Amino acid sequence: MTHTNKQFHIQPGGRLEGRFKVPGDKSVSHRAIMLGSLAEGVSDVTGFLEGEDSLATLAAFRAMGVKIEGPYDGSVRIHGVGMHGLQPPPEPLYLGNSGTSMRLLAGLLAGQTFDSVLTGDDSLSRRPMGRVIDPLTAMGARIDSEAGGTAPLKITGGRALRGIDYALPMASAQVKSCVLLAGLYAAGRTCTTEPAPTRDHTERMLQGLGYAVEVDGPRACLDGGGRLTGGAITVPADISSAAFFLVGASIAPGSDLVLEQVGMNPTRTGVIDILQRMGANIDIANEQVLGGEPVADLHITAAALKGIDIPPELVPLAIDEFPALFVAAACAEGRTVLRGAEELRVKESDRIQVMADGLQALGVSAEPTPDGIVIEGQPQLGGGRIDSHGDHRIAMSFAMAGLRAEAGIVIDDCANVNTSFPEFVALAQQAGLGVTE
Ligand SMILES: O=C(O)C1=C[C@@H](OP(=O)(O)O)[C@@H](O)[C@H](O)C1
Ligand SMILES: C=C(OP(=O)(O)O)C(=O)O
Repeated sequence: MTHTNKQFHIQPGGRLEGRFKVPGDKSVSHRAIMLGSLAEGVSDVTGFLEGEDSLATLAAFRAMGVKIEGPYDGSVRIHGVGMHGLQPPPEPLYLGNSGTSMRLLAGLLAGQTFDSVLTGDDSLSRRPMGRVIDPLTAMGARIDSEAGGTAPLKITGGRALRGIDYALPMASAQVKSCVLLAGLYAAGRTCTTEPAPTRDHTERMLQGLGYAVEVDGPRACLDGGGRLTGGAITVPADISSAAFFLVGASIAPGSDLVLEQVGMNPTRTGVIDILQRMGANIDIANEQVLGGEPVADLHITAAALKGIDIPPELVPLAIDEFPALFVAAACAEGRTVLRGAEELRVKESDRIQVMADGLQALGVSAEPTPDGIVIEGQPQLGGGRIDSHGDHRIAMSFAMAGLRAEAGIVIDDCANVNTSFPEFVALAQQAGLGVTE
């Protein structure tokens, strides 16, 4: 990760046009490396996200002795080592900015015969890891953290794990996945029950590679001691990256944009539901299933958005898209209210506070609450200077705000856009956004 103050300079106005595919899904890319590495035989991944987060996962498995070819233009060939074939990493595994890497790996490594250490950047080192340490400890793992339950995590290998029946205290796919991955190595049955539906890519990919996972509503169960069989893994385009363009094309008059083959897993499509409730014009076409995940082309034209009360049940289904949705709310007529989204405070930044500060800098009335925000929309935004706090989604969201601003916007600390969407600036320019680095 670079620590230079990379800035985005956004010219005011413009519209978005064209037709393209955003890069591969970050969540699915992580899981492809993890499960492909543990499988027997070769897994060929296509559409892999070549962003810093998924590349950190790839590097971690290479460091544990897995032969991985690529990525070459989104293609990765993983020579799986089987459930018990990982080698001790010679050094701590550095996972950069990636919460998904750290929390899923904690579960997977708790079941190995060797010790390991997980480290990350300043942001990742502040994020709560107690949420994975607690259930893993209940399974018999030993994980030492910094006081307060933060990284570095020191994982002691060679522990006999026991299956667990775990009711998640928060709606988190990372915690669910962590427990299920540890469950692969545990004696007996491991079950998770989630308080609200969260992304189910782990369950789907385990099943796709031949591991039985029983899913019944909020409950997912598996028996330890099984095997994975390598195969083809197709990564859909990331709806979380598409979200910036869904919002940009909706708020910029005259926009007309098609995003191809976007992942439409129903646990991820909350952003489309919320935007449509606000009055967005999003047509869904060419629906198909690629590699066990639904995809579709999304056609967006500009619309006069209206503020809404966001239904709480949609929160986990749009969790990473709220920074972009707050920009849509700032450009909508009337008030938008979000509640039940306290998880936003423990992402790469405190996304409620950082978005409220940024919107206020553009002259918008945005009042943070403990678990959400209240935003009053206005016809035009001001220009100004935004601190993204090194959070990729904050940076890309405010870039789109420029489409409705009356003066330029300068966004600080944008290097981490490379964690999830390295092609963002090039694609945004191609679509018509006046952005320079
Ligand atoms: O499982 C995953 O791939 C992810 C789960 C979500 O985190 P939580 O589980 O903390 O909600 C999400 O915010 C993150 O970007 C990716
Ligand atoms: C929260 C995110 O990722 P992670 O938790 O993997 O850092 C994100 O990409 O918005």
